[in-house]
Amino acid sequence: MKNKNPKFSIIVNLKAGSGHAKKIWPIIERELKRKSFVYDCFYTKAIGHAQELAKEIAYKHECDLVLVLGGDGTLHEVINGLLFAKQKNPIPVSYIPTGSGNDFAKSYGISNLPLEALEQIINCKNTKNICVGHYIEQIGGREGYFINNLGIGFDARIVHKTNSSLTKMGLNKLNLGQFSYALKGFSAFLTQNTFELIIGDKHFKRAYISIVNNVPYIGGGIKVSPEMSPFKNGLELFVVEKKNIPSLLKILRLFILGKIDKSPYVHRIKNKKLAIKTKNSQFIHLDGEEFAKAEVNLRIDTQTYPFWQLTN
Ligand SMILES: Nc1ncnc2c1ncn2[C@@H]1O[C@H](COP(=O)(O)OP(=O)(O)OP(=O)(O)O)[C@@H](O)[C@H]1O
Repeated sequence: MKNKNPKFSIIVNLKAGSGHAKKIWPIIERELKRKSFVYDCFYTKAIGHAQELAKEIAYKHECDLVLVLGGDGTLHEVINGLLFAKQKNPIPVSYIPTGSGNDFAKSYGISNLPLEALEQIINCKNTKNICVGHYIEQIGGREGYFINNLGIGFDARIVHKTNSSLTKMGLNKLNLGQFSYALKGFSAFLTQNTFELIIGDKHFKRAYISIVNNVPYIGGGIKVSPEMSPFKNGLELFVVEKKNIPSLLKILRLFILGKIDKSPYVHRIKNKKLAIKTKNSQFIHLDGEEFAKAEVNLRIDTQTYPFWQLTN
């Protein structure tokens, strides 16, 4: 670190990873004390609280670093809070992944061993800018940022089913979070219908999944956009159409195996700016957090935010 005695503001979601964070935080705190780091710690109390905390930290601007301990959802909220604060000199972010999916950490190259992730922060000497997706939803008038993905249709329905079920917590405790995703995937398959999707001048009449990716992974390590990276300024959108059930099943199999990029039946668009419209109400998620069930008209582009962490 440049500054020998940097001040940390730490945002901790003890609920992340179905309680995994609760086990990891005391280990990190002991290490911070042992190394005599100065820090303030803030515990999240509910959905949306991490965003509020991050905004307040940015407004006060009294620390050198915002350290996030939680999952993708917590990091998503913190980045939103920091970006909405519109700081002149943005406070860099560091991250110790303790969620169930940790897709951002995999994409950035952050160790999944908490003490190693802390070392990546302590040994870092320079900030690295990451690219994040920025959206404006014109019908509901909402705006925000995503670090990993924005999904419409089938996978957002899975998120809805997974997040609203007790199965996720139980299966996460058994380290079977991905199995929970697959289980809910099957149930979403039985209920998801096709929808009309307009992307720029392209019209998809029977869209089934549409995902905008900033990173390669989704759903806890399923590789969907191998060429994406948080260090590249750009997004990749893919659309799966349902022609018939056998072809859809083939595509979904490739999706689950992390080989969807091999399918010639998937439409891909790479760009820094995207315009996406749905013709009817659909489930939508941002970084695995439910956004809405609504008809949407989205304008998407990118922004950057500084990170303070070495990569693996
Ligand atoms: N005190 C709290 N009680 C209940 N929920 C909380 C609390 N603090 C934060 N949350 C919510 O917990 C949810 C899960 O957090 P997060 O996404 O970080 O962990 P995860 O779902 O286990 O990890 P991942 O997204 O990597 O799979 C988020 O929606 C967050 O807003």
